[in-house]
Amino acid sequence: SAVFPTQNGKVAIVTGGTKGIGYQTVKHLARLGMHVIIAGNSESDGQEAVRKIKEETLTGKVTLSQESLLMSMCFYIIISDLTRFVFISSFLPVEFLYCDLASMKSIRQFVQQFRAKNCPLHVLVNNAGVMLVPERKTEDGFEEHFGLNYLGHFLLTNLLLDTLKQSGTHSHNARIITVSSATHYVGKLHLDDLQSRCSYSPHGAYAQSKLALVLFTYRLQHLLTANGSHVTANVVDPGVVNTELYKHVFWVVKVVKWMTAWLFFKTPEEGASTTIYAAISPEMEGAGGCYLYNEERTKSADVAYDEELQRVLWTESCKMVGISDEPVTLSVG
Ligand SMILES: NC(=O)c1ccc[n+]([C@@H]2O[C@H](COP(=O)([O-])OP(=O)(O)OC[C@H]3O[C@@H](n4cnc5c(N)ncnc54)[C@H](O)[C@@H]3O)[C@@H](O)[C@H]2O)c1
Repeated sequence: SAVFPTQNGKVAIVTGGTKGIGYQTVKHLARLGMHVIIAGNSESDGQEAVRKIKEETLTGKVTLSQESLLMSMCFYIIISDLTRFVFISSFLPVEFLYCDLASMKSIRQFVQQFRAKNCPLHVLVNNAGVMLVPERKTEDGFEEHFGLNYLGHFLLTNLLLDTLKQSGTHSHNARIITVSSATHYVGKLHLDDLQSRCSYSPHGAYAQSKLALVLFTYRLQHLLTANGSHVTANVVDPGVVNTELYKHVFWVVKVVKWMTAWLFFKTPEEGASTTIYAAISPEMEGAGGCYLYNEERTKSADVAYDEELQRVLWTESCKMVGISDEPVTLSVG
């Protein structure tokens, strides 16, 4: 995988960083020196992820030290690896902060807690998601895919926008990366029934939420550019990745997945590569409004480029989450 510059002094938030693609994203960014805040809805999973990242980072270094020991028997290397060992275990900058994306109240509390830290924000990764869940509602009464995958991230991003604007500079834009899916290509946005009340299909609801995220990213980039902000917004498709996201699929599919994963599925680490690329690669500096797959820009569904649809969805979303339609356009970054 690509080698990226160190990220000391930078701060990132990764939603759903406790498992799968998000976990690997957090691990990679933290190893490059970024201070990463995992936003998740399970305190125990969060603490476990933090512990594991520290441990795995440590193990990697110890293995290296054993190899070095065998190869050179050099005292200096032992000392320097030991120092690194102690340094990594105590200072690896990863932490967990509770945020249930299925609750607008929880998102607002998370942002308050984050703001209380008085730290900048250089990278926001909107990664968390659920797929093919049975028909059910979030705390605020939204259909779960739409409410959690899309509206949750819509609100979170808007509430963090001022901090992102203050943290980005002309040569180092703050970056918003949103994880969508190839499923968005078959998605339909039902403006008259965004909550799938007339007819519910788990596939349809998931695809709609992922299409909404693409429309959101393009509109957001449009507003950021109009505002002259040093913030970019891009959307990524991680590919087909072997994670727990598939826990709600039909059991036959689970069996087929189990048998063929090694052949057809990316590992979570591979699945995280495009997110990481969008978050820190020098090539993506200043580039916004892109749809990325396999670390390359590609075209999203045609309907996602419909500016009127982007605008209407944005306005409707502001009403649904209870924010003014103006924060992006009015405050200067
Ligand atoms: N796995 C794939 O093949 C695939 C393909 C395309 C897109 N994606 C997208 O990638 C993203 C990551 O998925 P993954 O495959 O790593 O799945 P995963 O199930 O391993 O991870 C999902 C993460 O979201 C978190 N999450 C779920 N509900 C939450 C809530 N209410 N509040 C906060 N966090 C919550 C989970 O705790 C977990 O950390 C998702 O947006 C998914 O739609 C995955």
